[in-house]
Amino acid sequence: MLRDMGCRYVLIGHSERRQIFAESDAQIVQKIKAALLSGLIPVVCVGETEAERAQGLTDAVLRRQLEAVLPLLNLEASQPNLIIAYEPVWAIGTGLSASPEQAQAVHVFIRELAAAYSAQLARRLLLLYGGSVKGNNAAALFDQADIDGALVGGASLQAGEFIQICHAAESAGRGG
Ligand SMILES: O=C(CO)COP(=O)(O)O
Repeated sequence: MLRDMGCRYVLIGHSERRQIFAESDAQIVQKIKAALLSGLIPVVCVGETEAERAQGLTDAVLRRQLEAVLPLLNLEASQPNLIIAYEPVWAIGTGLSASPEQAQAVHVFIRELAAAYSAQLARRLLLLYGGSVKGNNAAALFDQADIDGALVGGASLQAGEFIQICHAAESAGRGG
């Protein structure tokens, strides 16, 4: 259905689905497989809650979420067949973005996890940051070497904000 409507990408594993609908890693894997079979590019969302970060569990949570997903990388292909979006749950819709350094540190961790499957795919894997990205913080986020783009929620509904984010992405040579 999504393909028929002209969609190319599909969000899978958004924290709202994981939390409100209790979607498990196993269900997320099934959805990713279905999307890939339909020719859609999955944008797989991962991220820790505020409590998990406070308990020092960020890496463990991300490792669990990603170890379910990364085996689905197509190791035969030269380009990754999926995109990962790091969305710390505490930053989504709160106005409190992760700092560029916090986000960069997690993105490096994600890339390292992916490198265990394929160094080449890990280098080419698009890693988006999501969580209160705005016109005034996008440029600093895109300055980080491993932040390849943004998953924008609320700010995408405000034309001026969204244009600023697009300009920041363009200046940083990111796809957006
Ligand atoms: O969850 C998000 C996008 O899926 C992020 O939303 P906000 O940019 O409003 O924090």
